[in-house]
Amino acid sequence: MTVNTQPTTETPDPRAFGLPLVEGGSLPAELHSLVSSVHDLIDAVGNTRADTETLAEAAATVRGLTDRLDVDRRQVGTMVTRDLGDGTTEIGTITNIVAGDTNPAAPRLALMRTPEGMRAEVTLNTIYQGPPGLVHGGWIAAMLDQAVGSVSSVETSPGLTARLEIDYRRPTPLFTPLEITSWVERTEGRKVYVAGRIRAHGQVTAEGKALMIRVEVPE
Ligand SMILES: CCCCCCCCCCCCCCCC(=O)SCCNC(=O)CCNC(=O)[C@H](O)C(C)(C)COP(=O)(O)OP(=O)(O)OC[C@H]1O[C@@H](n2cnc3c(N)ncnc32)[C@H](O)[C@@H]1OP(=O)(O)O
Repeated sequence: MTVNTQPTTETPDPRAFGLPLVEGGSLPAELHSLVSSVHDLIDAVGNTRADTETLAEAAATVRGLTDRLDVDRRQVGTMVTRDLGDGTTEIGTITNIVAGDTNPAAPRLALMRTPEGMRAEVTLNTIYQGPPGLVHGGWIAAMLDQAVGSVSSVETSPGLTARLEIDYRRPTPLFTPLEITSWVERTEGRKVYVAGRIRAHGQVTAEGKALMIRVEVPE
């Protein structure tokens, strides 16, 4: 249940801090397609048993592509707007490792707003593997950090994680739809106490509790 004891404050405009802000909807379809293709490439590279000639050829091709793309880089800290499915938007870094639109290593956790907080569904492949067939524990923490950070940001105002505690209840499987939920438990001034959960097949595999500290924005 969400119990906010402090009023929601407005999200600061990143441009006031010298950070570029990109409209999520303005990113070209070709960029989304490239990110998705490279995401698949990472998985293919991680699992290939191709012969050495194919590997050498692929390495040269990828190096060539890197040189072509790495000519005009975005500023570090570039932010992007993301639609939360209820008419509201959130702002996050464009290469965020969990949810970034342009990060091919991210599973692009698409958190949506619900009456209780936030919710996402994601299915992970071996890029995120820790134990055989299972999601890496650090990655579980990263997804929960994102989910609780996001709900705290959206329901109060942006902040940083000061403390994150994870209980791993059951192994979290790869290649299985995972449901991730997060909510605000209570707010005390700048301190926002948040929680989240991961479920597979309806069973809780991990739970997290965190303390977010809202960033103070100078007047
Ligand atoms: C510009 C536009 C932006 C838009 C932007 C949108 C972004 C929206 C993204 C959302 C999604 C991101 C999700 C990923 C979230 C991360 O990954 S954040 C990255 C990981 N975290 C960090 O790097 C934080 C590192 N730590 C720090 O920078 C500082 O310790 C903190 C957290 C800012 C706090 O420092 P501080 O502001 O000086 O505050 P401080 O006075 O120390 O503490 C405040 C209160 O919290 C308590 N506290 C602090 N730490 C702790 C602790 N570990 N345990 C217990 N209590 C604590 C203090 O005791 C104090 O309590 P009171 O005395 O007020 O009762």
